[in-house]
Amino acid sequence: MTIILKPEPLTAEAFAPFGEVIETTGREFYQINYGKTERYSDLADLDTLQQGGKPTVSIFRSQPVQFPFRIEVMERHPQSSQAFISLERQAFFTLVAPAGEQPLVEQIRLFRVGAQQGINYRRGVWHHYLFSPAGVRDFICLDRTGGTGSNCDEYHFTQDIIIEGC
Ligand SMILES: NC(=O)N[C@@H](O)C(=O)O
Ligand code: NI
Repeated sequence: MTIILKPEPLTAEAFAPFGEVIETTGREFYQINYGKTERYSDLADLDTLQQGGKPTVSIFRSQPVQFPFRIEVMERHPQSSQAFISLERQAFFTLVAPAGEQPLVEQIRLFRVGAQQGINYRRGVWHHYLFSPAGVRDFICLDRTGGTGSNCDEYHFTQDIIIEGC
């Protein structure tokens, strides 16, 4: 039996069990730079210091996937959060499941991240690796480097789980 995942719109409330939505819509800001800039602060809880780790900024240049796209693996970072923001401000998908020993298929959630949104996975939350829905796309990634211990556990599914398309 094939499991077809249906995307949900991404809201801070719906994503709260998995982390934060990084956006300006509906968020508080304060004026800086002599009134020329609105600063929207503390939009995500960056958790990168476990076991001597430190924060790092990367650019992910992601290749597009072909739809229908089969979900074969999910991963978690037991030692850090991980955030992604589209540099081209294009919509993309995020696939998550609650932290725990393994991702449970019935608990997988697929969200469509809007062009003006980004996401931050809380430490230990299961997610699919980043992919572009169309074209080669660049993303900023904020997560952890250095420190001790491994920081990426994978879980491989046996079921046939697919995303039909954008
Ligand atoms: N492997 C890596 O750095 N990226 C993944 O963790 C991902 O979520 O894309
Ligand atoms: Ni990851």
